[in-house]
Amino acid sequence: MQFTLEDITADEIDRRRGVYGPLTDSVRDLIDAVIRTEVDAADIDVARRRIDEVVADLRSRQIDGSYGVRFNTDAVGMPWGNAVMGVRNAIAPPVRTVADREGVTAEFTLGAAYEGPAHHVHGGVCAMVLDQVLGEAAAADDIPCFTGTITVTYRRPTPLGALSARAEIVDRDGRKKIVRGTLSDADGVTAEAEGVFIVPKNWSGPSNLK
Ligand SMILES: CCCCCCCCCCCCCCCC(=O)SCCNC(=O)CCNC(=O)[C@H](O)C(C)(C)COP(=O)(O)OP(=O)(O)OC[C@H]1O[C@@H](n2cnc3c(N)ncnc32)[C@H](O)[C@@H]1OP(=O)(O)O
Repeated sequence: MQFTLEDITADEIDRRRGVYGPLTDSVRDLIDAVIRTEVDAADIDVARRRIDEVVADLRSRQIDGSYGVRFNTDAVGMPWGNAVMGVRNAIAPPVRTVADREGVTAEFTLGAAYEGPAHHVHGGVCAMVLDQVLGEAAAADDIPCFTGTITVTYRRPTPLGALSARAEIVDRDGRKKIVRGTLSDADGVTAEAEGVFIVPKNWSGPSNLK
C-alpha cells in the first residue's frame, strides 16, 4: 500500500479542508440535482455548457492520476479521494466514523445518488459503506488493513435517508483481524457484515493514524 508524506501543518490541512470541502459539497448537490431536476431541455443544455466550462477551468491545473492517500508528519491522514469518505470526492456520501474504545460508529445520509431498488440503497453501496466502516474499525487500534474477505447479509431493504453504521474487532489472529458490523436505519439493522482484514506484510507506513 503506497502512502504519500506531505510535510504540512495541521493548520494547513484545515485550510485545505476549508477550500475543497465546500466545493465537494456543491458538486455532491449537483449530482443530486441532475438526478431530480425537471427543468426544460433548453435549460438542461445551458446547464451542461456551464458545467463543461467549470470542468475546463478546474482541469487547467490538476494532478496526474488519482489523489492517493496522504498523511503529514503527525500521522494526520488525508485520504481525500476515498470513495466513501474523501473530502475531495463528491461521490463519497460522505461517511465519517467516530472511534470509541470498542470500535467505530458513523451517522450519514444516503440520498438519490445511491439508489438501487426504488427508494432504497443499492446493495453494492451498502457493501461499500460497510467495507469502509469495518476497515476503519480494523485500523482504529493499529494501521490501515486490506480487506481480505467481507461477507454482507442483507436483512431487509435499506431505505434512502438517515442511516448509521457500527463496527468492532471481534477477534485477532496474527496479521488477521475479524471485524463485524451493521448498517441500520431508525427501525434497526438492515444489513450485517463480517470481514477478515489483514495487516500488510512488512508494513513501513505510518501507524496510529489520526
Ligand atoms: C496514511 C493516511 C491514511 C489515512 C486513512 C486511514 C484510514 C484507514 C482505514 C481505511 C479503511 C479502508 C477500508 C477499505 C479497505 C479496502 O477497500 S482494501 C481494497 C480491497 N482489498 C484488496 O485489494 C486486497 C487484495 N488482496 C491482497 O492484497 C492480499 O491478498 C492480502 C489481502 C493483503 C493478503 O496477502 P498476504 O499478506 O500476502 O497474505 P498471506 O501472507 O498469504 O496470508 C496471511 C493470512 O491471511 C489469510 N488470508 C490471505 N488472504 C485472505 C483473504 N483474501 N481473505 C481471508 N484471509 C486471507 C491467510 O490465510 C493467512 O492466514 P494464516 O495462515 O496466517 O492463518
